[in-house]
Amino acid sequence: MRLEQWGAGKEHYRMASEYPELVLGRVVLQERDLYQVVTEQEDYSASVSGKFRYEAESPSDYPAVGDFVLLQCVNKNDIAVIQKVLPRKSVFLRKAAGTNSVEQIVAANIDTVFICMSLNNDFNVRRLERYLSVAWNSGAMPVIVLTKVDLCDEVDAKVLEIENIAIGVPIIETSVVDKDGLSQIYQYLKEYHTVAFVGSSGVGKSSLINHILGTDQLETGDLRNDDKGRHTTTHRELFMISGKGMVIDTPGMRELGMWSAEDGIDHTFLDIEELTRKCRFSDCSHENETGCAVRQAVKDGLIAEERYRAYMKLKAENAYNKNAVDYLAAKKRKFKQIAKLNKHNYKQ
Ligand SMILES: Nc1nc2c(ncn2[C@@H]2O[C@H](COP(=O)(O)OP(=O)(O)OP(=O)(O)O)[C@@H](O)[C@H]2O)c(=O)[nH]1
Ligand SMILES: [Zn+2]
Repeated sequence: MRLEQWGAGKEHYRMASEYPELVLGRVVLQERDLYQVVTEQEDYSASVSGKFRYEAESPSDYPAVGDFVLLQCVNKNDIAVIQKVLPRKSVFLRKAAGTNSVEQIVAANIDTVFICMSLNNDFNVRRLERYLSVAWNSGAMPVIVLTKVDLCDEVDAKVLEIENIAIGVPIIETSVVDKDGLSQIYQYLKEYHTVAFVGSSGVGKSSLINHILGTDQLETGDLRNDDKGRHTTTHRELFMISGKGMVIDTPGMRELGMWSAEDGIDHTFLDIEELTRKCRFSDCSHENETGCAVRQAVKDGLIAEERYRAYMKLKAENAYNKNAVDYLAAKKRKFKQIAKLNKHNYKQ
């Protein structure tokens, strides 16, 4: 089953079966309004239907790379029409350009997200905290990948620093130069599963992706004199790793700046969140109220001042994004209900 290899599961087939006239597919590339969709039989270029456009309430209703969609196909060479986007297992969001709260989907249905940070210039624990929040919020499972071990003399100290803020998150140390830790990445690659790599420019995401794809499909920072091996396959943003699932690599996934991170706070700042329950006032802002357990812990040196500020900053930003996030949470609940319903039906 070709589409199964692309990650389609029972729930997708079940939902698709309700629309026998439509074809199930997965979006592997988006270029403005045009999508590339793989289906069981063919690959199609596709765009959304007029009805879809009319009914869409927000940019996040539109398809994105990684989405499972239902298509109306006529001829292989005609542009197919996307009629529906199936509920998402996970989503990475970004604020739409020029807006404060309207969010669009960067990529969907990612199972595992590798948060990459190099052990030399890029090392920044506060930034990692933000990435972690985004990951928890997306619904994908985070794995921290520390790159360029070969360029760092104090690996252990840095790993320790990260362990303190990334409670329960696996940490992998890698070097594509010495081929260190690469096999550990493979532990998280599984048939039918989709992974993605995020992190600042130059930390080595493309190098890692090329390694797992076993090719030079992506351009890395190296200058090359020949054109061989580059973009030789059809342009895609969702790649198949032979026998090991798929990887999504879009320009949007490579940036983090404007993503929201509401749910993630609880996980990344588990200890601080725990303390807030001990504040005297239930609506404590943790700024200068008397009886604030968080401020007290900072004063006592139990929580670093810097970490406290990172927590407050994230909280302030998230208050801003709350509407969009609530909307998404409602959608997630809906999907869970549908999934439950399907499970139930399936058993009968
Ligand atoms: N020493 C060392 N250099 C590395 C390692 N991994 C990647 N590099 C180098 O770092 C540079 C950037 O690597 P890329 O893989 O292009 O980084 P990227 O994260 O994909 O960057 P963007 O495409 O800008 O997002 C290249 O010159 C790589 O050769 C490593 O483990 N050790
Ligand atoms: Zn407080």
